[in-house]
Amino acid sequence: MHQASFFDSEPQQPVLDAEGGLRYLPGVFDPPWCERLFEILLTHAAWTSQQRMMYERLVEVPRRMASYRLDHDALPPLLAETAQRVAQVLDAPFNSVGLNLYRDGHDSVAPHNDKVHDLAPGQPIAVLSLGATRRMTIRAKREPRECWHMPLEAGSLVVMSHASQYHYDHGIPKAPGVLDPRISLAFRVRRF
Ligand SMILES: O=C(O)CCC(=O)C(=O)O
Ligand SMILES: [Fe+2]
Repeated sequence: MHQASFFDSEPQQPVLDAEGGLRYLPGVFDPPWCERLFEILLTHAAWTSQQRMMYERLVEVPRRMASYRLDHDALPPLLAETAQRVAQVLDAPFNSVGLNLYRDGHDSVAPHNDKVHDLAPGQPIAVLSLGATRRMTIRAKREPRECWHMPLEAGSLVVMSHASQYHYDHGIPKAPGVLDPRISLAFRVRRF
């Protein structure tokens, strides 16, 4: 299995395809912006805990989640501004944001691809990171299952093409040494 790690904060593009593949763009938002947005979301987002069936048992999903349409009236102004900037940087008509709160290194998201059926074909998914740096693991679905581990710094964007969701899984594995929370914001173009 091929492995690659990115320890520096240079832009990276581990996956190439006709729609931009998979890119890591560090430093899109500066630390004060990230800290303000983190505090606002931590305090004011409508965090929910969800449950999933696993091996015939109902288990709690190990993170908190919230989601908003970007035309929602009561969107915190800084979140609306952030969404506009992400849309500008990537030239994509994002209309929804999914928030994830990883309270510490025990929280995670299992390897998955984003559900493509309600997303607009050809439009990217952009994940903004705030708070603690966590590693994203990206793995090809097909043998030899090439794999990348990318530390996602606060203020960075991971941009995944729609097409990449058919061929690669992504996840945030548990990181027991991480004591601080992280919030990610996944901007998407949903076809309603
Ligand atoms: O938190 C992350 O960086 C990834 C989140 C994610 O994969 C999702 O919300 O679908
Ligand atoms: Fe995802």
